[in-house]
Amino acid sequence: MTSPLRALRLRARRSLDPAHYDYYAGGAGDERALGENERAFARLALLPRILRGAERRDTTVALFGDRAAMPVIVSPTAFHRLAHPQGERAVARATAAAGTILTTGMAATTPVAAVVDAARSERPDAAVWFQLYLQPEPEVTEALVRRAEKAGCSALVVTVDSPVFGRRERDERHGFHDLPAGLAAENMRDLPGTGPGGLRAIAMSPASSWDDLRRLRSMTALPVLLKGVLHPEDARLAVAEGVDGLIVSNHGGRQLDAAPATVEALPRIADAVAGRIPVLLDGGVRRGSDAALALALGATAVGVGRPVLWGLAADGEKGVRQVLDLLHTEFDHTLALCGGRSPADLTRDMVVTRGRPAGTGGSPW
Ligand SMILES: Cc1cc2nc3c(=O)[nH]c(=O)nc-3n(C[C@H](O)[C@H](O)[C@H](O)COP(=O)(O)O)c2cc1C
Ligand SMILES: CCCCC(=O)C(=O)O
Repeated sequence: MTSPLRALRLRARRSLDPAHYDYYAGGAGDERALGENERAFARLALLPRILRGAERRDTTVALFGDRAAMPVIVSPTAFHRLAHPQGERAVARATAAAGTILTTGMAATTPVAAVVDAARSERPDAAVWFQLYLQPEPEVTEALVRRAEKAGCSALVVTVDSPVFGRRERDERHGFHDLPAGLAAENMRDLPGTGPGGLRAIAMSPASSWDDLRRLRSMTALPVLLKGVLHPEDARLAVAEGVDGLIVSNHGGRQLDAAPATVEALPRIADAVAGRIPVLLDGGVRRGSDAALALALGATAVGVGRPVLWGLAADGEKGVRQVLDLLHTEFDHTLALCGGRSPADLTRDMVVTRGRPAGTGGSPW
């Protein structure tokens, strides 16, 4: 059986330049983290509860003052105009129409203001978050923050899993290191001291520290999420620092290939945070039931990266809408089958590991 998402990926593969397909699909090193993200979900199972459901479920979640129609949001992915001429605008409209939150990023091929406009043209209260990497020069970081604020973004997502860029062997093989003529990292234009901007203006900052994060937080009143947290001690530090939310992520297996599957890292992070701030997760979510598993293990919401790119490459705005609607329908269906009325009804006691009898001490949770 071919799942609808897999079918879209195969269509996307046919429509994309092979170097661009491999850039989207690939991961670092042997792609262990990439593969494990999906396989780890497949190793988990849900113990449904009975006789306590509702005629209609409420799948909405609240996140930092925004509401999403489902606990599935769009993770930041670079260069959407490689996939489709409408690029980030198409993703913004589809995400707004699906009622959920888009995270656009500093590596977008459409300026953040245009992305927010596209989302709001579809739904006036659509929420867009902005993802950034801390830049070596604080003035550059600050200029990006101002761009996001001015555009109307409602949260900042600081990606902290990329002190250096991952080693992606597919990109090496294709020699894919820059954007084709006509495309640029539009948010990087005309920033202080970065020259004409574009992709090469995006710097990784191996020496950035909690001090730099404090400085960023002092620049803005927007909620700040850290993306790429895997160690429970970092989760504790982040809460102590006053960070507003965490995203458990291994960057879709594109950074540290030795990183664990995100859903396996999640329970310890959730325990460390103990409900004090929302914990999100991304990596390997391909079904509504994957979202349900992550919620049961302590996530407030999950993000999807590649599924959105496959929808975009296969069928533009319509393809992205199809992906998000499918995940919504599947999540609602899973919730109904588990006897849940709302996402809060998915709890850790409902998660077991396949291949081991439940209740025999076999579950790591
Ligand atoms: C092609 C591609 C580009 C990405 N670009 C970014 C980025 O610019 N910033 C970032 O924080 N994460 C980036 N990510 C990581 C995603 O935000 C997310 O963590 C990951 O894709 C989730 O895994 P999934 O693709 O299995 O859903 C990118 C991922 C992909 C596949
Ligand atoms: C400098 C572009 C960053 C894109 C990215 O994060 C990725 O390809 O995973």
